[in-house]
Amino acid sequence: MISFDGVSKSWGDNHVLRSLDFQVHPGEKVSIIGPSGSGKTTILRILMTLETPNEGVVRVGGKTLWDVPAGGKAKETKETRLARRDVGMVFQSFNLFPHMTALANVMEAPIKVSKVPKEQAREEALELLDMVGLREHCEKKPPKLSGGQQQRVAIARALAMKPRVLLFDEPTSALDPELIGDVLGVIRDLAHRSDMTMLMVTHEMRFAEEISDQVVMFDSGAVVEQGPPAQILKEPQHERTQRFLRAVLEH
Ligand SMILES: Nc1ncnc2c1ncn2[C@@H]1O[C@H](COP(=O)(O)OP(=O)(O)OP(=O)(O)O)[C@@H](O)[C@H]1O
Repeated sequence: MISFDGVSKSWGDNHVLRSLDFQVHPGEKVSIIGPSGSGKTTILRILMTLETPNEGVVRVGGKTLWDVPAGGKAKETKETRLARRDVGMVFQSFNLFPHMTALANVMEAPIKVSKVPKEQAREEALELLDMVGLREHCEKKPPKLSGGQQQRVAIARALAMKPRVLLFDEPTSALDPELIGDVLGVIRDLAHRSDMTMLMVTHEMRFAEEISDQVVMFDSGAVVEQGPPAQILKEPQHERTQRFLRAVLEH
């Protein structure tokens, strides 16, 4: 469903991704773990076409999102735009439109981008807000909602575009501890019930263990090791993973 083949990304001398090879199968729930600055967010942003690779091929659902030859430049093609439609993302900092109600935030992209009729978009948005437990708050604007509620609206907004691939970038890292549980609950339900492919950058190791089919340990722009959560989190083979997990657990 997702493949990175020989993908590199640099900013000046900062080589963030180094000829990265990485695959996610359809329907898989994959958690990416690794130290700060290792390039995890960059992977998600390349999938969202918010960043371009310097080299390599990225495919989503069999379509080519990026195909950049060595020394070439990334070009957006028609296929890039088609592949991009299959991808949704939930950001660390919610990124809702503050002047619009929760309902309007969720309806916006289906109406503007997918040209869904307004009444249908409203019905679907209300169903999604119901699913994330916020139907009764649908007329509130983001400043009147808690961080956890805003993040649940952001999840509903991403789902409204019916993505085949949903990306989460540390979705609870901006939340107060008491608000984390509700957001993780919504993501857990999605992971268990939906056949969407889910890729999540997280520091919540217990959660990663609970919902993931695969955990990928990432460092310095490359995969260190990858496997089922029981293997990577309980019996990591690489010294780098062992050191990282020790540091996280001590924290
Ligand atoms: N737009 C940008 N311009 C320049 N450097 C960037 C840009 N975006 C990311 N970087 C650099 O790329 C490196 C990897 O960043 P990235 O956010 O992908 O790491 P990360 O593993 O997600 O880290 P964290 O866990 O702290 O979010 C960092 O050194 C960062 O400073």
